[in-house]
Amino acid sequence: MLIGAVADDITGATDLCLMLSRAGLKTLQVIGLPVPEADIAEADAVVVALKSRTIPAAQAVAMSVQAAEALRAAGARQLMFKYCSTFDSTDEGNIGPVAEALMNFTGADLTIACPAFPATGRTVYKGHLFVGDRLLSESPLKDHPLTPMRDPDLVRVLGRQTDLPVGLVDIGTIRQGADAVRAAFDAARAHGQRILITDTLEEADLLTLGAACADMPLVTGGSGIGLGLAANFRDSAALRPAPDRMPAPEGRAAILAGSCSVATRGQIAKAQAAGLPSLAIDVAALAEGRQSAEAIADWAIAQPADSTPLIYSSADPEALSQVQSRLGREASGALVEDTLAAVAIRLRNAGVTRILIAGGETSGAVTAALGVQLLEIGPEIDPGVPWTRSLSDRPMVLALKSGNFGAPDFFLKAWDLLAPEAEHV
Ligand SMILES: Nc1ncnc2c1ncn2[C@@H]1O[C@H](COP(=O)(O)OP(=O)(O)OP(=O)(O)O)[C@@H](O)[C@H]1O
Ligand SMILES: O=C(O)[C@@H](O)C(=O)CO
Repeated sequence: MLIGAVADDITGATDLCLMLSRAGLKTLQVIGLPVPEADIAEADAVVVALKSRTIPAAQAVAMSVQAAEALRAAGARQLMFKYCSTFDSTDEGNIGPVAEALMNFTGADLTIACPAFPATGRTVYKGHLFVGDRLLSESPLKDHPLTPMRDPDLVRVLGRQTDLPVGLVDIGTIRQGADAVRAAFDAARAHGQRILITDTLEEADLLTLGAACADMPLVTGGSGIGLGLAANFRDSAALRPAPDRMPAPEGRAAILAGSCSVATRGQIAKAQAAGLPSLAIDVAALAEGRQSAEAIADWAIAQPADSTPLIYSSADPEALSQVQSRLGREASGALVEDTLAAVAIRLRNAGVTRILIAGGETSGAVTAALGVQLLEIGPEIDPGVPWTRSLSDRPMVLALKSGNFGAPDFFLKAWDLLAPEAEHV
């Protein structure tokens, strides 16, 4: 195994898997712990998806180290810690504490923190994170319900999460090439710095950084830096072209959306306008027993077999805050997650084999309910979102979409990348 990665959420893990797979590495995604070491031995890259972004830091550290131990035991040559391209975290963590613990685990004296993902508009300049053409602190992430990002200066943000001295490798150095970056690493070491935020404006910068980090035991960042790291293994892996279609078992299709992001709500509107049958989950009705997972699933099963029913709980911020103030944020979220998970089981039992899921928490709940543990990576639907295929006894294809990812026609075009099962070799 060339690269072993620990990711702090499930759709983020899929995002990194896609990056590594596109670079030619045979990549598998493991969902949760324990890591099935025997099943991953043949892969070039393995990404373990945890659900550790917003749990207490001590728990996130313990899970991350456990995953890293398993990856190391399975032979991983280099370890990576994957977090969100928008650096989603709080002053308590978990990026700082987990990075620190994994540095201790690997014996790394220095690592980088490189969240940038230029293909989705996440860039870093002079240590400041931009989302599209806005600073992080002026982007929708400033109002994230769990990890509001109100400081765009990542040296400062990370500095609040760890006692390790944090520094910066700026774009001027990166543009001078990998040797200059390595010299900057040495200078940082001499100043006692341990974690370096890295500027990045475009993919070429990720390749430079990747080359400079070839010998680092641990690299941290978003999926973007996976591109640079994978490129270092050009000579040691039998690189294979990224698949352009994913073989899917015969069966029906469905979409389950639990993300309330602007992107997901736009994708729902586009799908509805195109005529997809859709059903909204009414959280108050669920809480009062006037709506149920069984009835929702039965509605989907009653749709024409060749249609793609869309079930969504996604609501705009005002509707969401009304429900949350009535039922509680955690309770209403859990109710929606449990419902979508129960719907998924019923749909699977009725012959649905192709499911598109929107939202990281939602994807975690649904895959757990379906007992999905290991995913093979298929073609890219949009940056950061591939089709995946569950390697369990009951094969299914799943697309796990981060809330903010995907073009407006995502729910419509994704299906064109699936091929009949017979083509699977
Ligand atoms: N109508 C609703 N009322 C209350 N909670 C909801 C509602 N719809 C969704 N939720 C909850 O909001 C959360 C959405 O989180 P999720 O991670 O699935 O999406 P996201 O945050 O947009 O995606 P990502 O984490 O990939 O950025 C889930 O816990 C979900 O159950
Ligand atoms: O890095 C990203 O933006 C995504 O992979 C993610 O982690 C979203 O939650």
